Amino acid sequence: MPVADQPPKPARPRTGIATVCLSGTLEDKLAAAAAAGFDGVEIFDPDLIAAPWSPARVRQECADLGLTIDLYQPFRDFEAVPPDVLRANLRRAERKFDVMEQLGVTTMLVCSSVSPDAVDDDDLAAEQLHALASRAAERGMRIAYEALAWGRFVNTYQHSWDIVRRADHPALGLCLDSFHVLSRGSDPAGIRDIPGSKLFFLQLADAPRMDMDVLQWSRHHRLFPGQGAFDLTTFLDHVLGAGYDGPLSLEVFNDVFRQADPRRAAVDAMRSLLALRETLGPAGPAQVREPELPSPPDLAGHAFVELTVDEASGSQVERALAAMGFAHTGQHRSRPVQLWQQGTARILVNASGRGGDNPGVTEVTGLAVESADPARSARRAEALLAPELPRTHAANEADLAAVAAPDGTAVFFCRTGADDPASWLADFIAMGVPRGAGTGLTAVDHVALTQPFDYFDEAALFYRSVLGLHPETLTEFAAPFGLVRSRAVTDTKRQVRIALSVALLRRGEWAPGVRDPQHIAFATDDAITTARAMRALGAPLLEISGNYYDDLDARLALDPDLLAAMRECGVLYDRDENGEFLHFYTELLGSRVFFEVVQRVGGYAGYGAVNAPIRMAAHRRLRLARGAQP
Ligand SMILES: O=C(O)c1ccc(O)c(O)c1
Ligand SMILES: [Mg+2]
Repeated sequence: MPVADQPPKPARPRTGIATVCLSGTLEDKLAAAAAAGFDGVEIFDPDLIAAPWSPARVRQECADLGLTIDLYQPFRDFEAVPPDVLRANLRRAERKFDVMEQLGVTTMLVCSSVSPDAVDDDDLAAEQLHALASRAAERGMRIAYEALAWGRFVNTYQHSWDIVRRADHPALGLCLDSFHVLSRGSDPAGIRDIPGSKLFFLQLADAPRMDMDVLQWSRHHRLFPGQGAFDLTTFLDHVLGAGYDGPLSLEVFNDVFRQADPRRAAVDAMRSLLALRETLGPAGPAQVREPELPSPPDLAGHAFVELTVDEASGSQVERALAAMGFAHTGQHRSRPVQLWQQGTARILVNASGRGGDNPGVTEVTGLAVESADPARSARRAEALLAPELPRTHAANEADLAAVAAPDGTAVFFCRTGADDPASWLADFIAMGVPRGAGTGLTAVDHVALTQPFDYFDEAALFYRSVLGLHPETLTEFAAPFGLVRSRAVTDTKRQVRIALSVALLRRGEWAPGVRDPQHIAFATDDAITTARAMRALGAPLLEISGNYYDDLDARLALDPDLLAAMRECGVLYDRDENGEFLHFYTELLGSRVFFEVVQRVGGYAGYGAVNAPIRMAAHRRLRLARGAQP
């Protein structure tokens, strides 16, 4: 078919990022945005002022990087002022138009005034914005007016639209910023009634729900879409539904991102936009509906978890697994890796760890999920910019696709037992040992990974988007060595669960807790019976303080026999409106890993977070008893 006859390929909305999102100087920011694949940038005025490059040079550098400059921002405190202030403001604007001319950018963001000079007069604001837009139009430019959530008189999108409508100038339109709209609880549905041609620019930001001053919230806690609590899918649906056809541009002020490696933050940002575009429902315009990401295949549980140990910790881990009723069923054909199994719970013990001066390393280094289509899972991961790990398999071994999560954990996509390249079990030579009766463990319930402080939000979005999981509620609790935040992600059938946690503040010097602990939780149908069986086999179970059981009794008045059994076995308890949770832990095995056993009764879907401080205190007591330094 001749090219001219082909239906036009619908253009996807372009992607953009404000330079203020990223750490470094303008040079670092632009390089990072381009490397992550953004189409354009918003140049933040202070970033340009501090840059050694002239605006013309910035324009050239952007062009060389393949980036367009979509917005110059912000121009502050312009409207509704006395005549002398207006004169000064117009002069200031003309000088910025000079800069924009050299940059080759045509849209300037004017945010609503916070100035003590401003008065509460919409007609005056409209008249002065009209004057500004006329000056802009003379230079082939336009003004996008944004209501800051803390604007002195104008702080809702409805109010900014009302003024723009009154001003009635073709070079004056709106900039919508999801943070300002959603932080104030405004209903974004009204955006649909604004003509798309008047929506000059769109800035996207998420944020955690917080009850605090909106300016502080905005300047310190914004997040990339999907990392917070805002419903950006609905918001964006309304904006696109109104006919907006400009870029989807991220504007995120965040204390952690401001000091993170900008290349890494830009990839995180791009992943958030790709994942957001995927969530747009069939109501969205046709060009957005076309799938750009391979859909996430169904997951059927954890295939295996890989633990890396060294010479000092290896035998400790093996003894613990044996005493927990696991059987050492396989040995890898070419690598120093053992397979331990009970039910469908499979642990690979990889002896290639190197403790160096600190022997006793234990670390969760791999996480494998059962995917209905491992190849598609890998393609999706790649499309979401997950770093692919080199495949180091021998010719007769499974060719497992793997990507690296932000904390370095390898994520594998498998089809265990299938006649498929993604079946990995055949890589293990059967040990020929009879599988014992076990202790009642049926599967891996969840894997809990403490994240490095700087990567928590990135990791949650990574696991969620790459694996197609859903975020569960965010919990925070006071632990002995600081506040801990925890968020789990899971599939709709709750067969794959990954619990991520992080210290709420970067750890200080007084840091006696285990550094970034990790644990693997196994499921049982009867925690008490399993605990007794493990005890009998000599498993290193964690003892829990008697105070805990006195408090449980006081709070919940549990059946005395059950309480006595829990006290005897070190089993902890939680319940909610859906069901009950009984769980217990092992001691720490090596540097940072321990095991947990959980029994879910009814529809309990949590992780017993209320009991985490008890567990941490018990681990600490044990380490002190063994002579660890504080
Ligand atoms: O925090 C601010 O001042 C600020 C500036 C420009 C914006 O677009 C914005 O949303 C906030
Ligand atoms: Mg904004």
